[in-house]
Amino acid sequence: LFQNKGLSPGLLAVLGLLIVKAVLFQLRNPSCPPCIGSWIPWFGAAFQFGKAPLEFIEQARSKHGPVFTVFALGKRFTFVTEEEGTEAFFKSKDLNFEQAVQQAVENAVSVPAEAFYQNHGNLYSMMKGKMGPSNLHMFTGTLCKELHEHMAHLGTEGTGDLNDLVRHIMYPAVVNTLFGKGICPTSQSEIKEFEEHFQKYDEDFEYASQMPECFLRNWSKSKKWLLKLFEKVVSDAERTNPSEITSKIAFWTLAFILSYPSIYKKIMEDLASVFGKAGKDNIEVSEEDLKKLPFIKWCTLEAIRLRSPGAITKKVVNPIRIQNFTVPAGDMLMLSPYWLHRNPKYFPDPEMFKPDRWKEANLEKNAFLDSFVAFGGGKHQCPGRWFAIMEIQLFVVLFLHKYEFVLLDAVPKESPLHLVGTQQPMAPFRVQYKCRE
Ligand code: HEM
Repeated sequence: LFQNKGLSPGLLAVLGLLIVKAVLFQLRNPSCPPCIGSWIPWFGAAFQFGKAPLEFIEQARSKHGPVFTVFALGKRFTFVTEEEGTEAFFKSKDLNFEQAVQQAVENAVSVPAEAFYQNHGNLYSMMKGKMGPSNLHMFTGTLCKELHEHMAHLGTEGTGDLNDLVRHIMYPAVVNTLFGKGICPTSQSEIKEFEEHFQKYDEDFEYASQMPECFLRNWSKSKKWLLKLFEKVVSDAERTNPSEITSKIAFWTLAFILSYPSIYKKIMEDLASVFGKAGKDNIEVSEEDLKKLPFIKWCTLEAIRLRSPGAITKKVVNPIRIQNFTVPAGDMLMLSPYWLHRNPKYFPDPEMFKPDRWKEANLEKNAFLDSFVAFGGGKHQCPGRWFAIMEIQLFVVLFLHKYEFVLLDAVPKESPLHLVGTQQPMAPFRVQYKCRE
């Protein structure tokens, strides 16, 4: 087979050895989950997987069952897709979160391993405390003011891609709220440059966090530009890009709301009942006001459910038993919130945008619906989750109160390319907006 491909004898020997190693691995570990690779050693299934990872996961699940391994770029990624795997993913002591993300943090924000392991635990506790539900009121006032200020740049009417409109408002408003004024540039041309770097950084984040920077010149330039800007206040650079992820979810929330007339109508009635007739005046919204608008919160959570991350990861540090399989140490264990949220067993009519399903959740007690894992779970659950939900809810309130919309495109589908972070739209979604009288 190889000779026909005209490969050199040296390369042939290496390839042969790698294949023998892979076969021996499977023979020595008969209880390992089924493994998807290819005849190309090391590279494995990287090509098929990389083409459309989200679709690949679902096809692999229906062909190989609920636990399977994808071998790609010399690494083993074992996916778990049912309850038993989910439970182990969040609770097992044989899995390690820090080891799973350390390399990505180093590639993405240049924090060396030692500093990461030393500071991660403390940083996490600090963020969890500062952004917990009981502290949210400290952000609402500033965020409301910031959102109004940046919304004013849209003027009284115009046309644009909804994703861009949301981003123009949310990026600077959230960065200013979380890190204080002075980080974000203020002139229009500087804001544009800031946004371009931010977008570039985010677009290639998932590739860049997996490979050396020298392959990604533009990404590396944008990363350096951004880090320089942030190092003024962020002594230990964080790996998350909170304003990007929440601005995307805010986009999806609005897109879903605007495309379902009955949902849009109900929201406008709810807004009128709290703030009076919608209009162009800047309303001040408190946390108490947001509590009176649970339906908008349900819409936010439903958008998060439908556009949640393609996969989250843990490193297997000791062999772990899941169903009848033993997942060996060294594997990356992968859980897909995106696909778990599409299992009709947990979410009937899973593809439908149905905010009412959130009626069942005990949100007053800060609990989500069972099997909702968009923010991860267990010890490392996203510490910014309550802030994220509040921020999107607040933005939707202000935006819909101020503007009315005509939709120029159909709601785009999500791209199947993105495994990490929130799903991105496949096409533009243009809207005409106009200030309400
Ligand atoms: C809708 C928006 C968001 C989603 C869907 C989301 C989702 C996630 C997920 C899935 C994780 C990983 C959990 C795990 O692997 O077990 C995570 C971690 C994290 N998130 Fe979020 N997040 C969002 C918004 C935010 C915001 C607004 C902030 C901060 C202001 C934030 C800060 C963090 C941090 C610091 C971590 C790392 C936790 C650690 O190191 O242990 N996130 N998030």
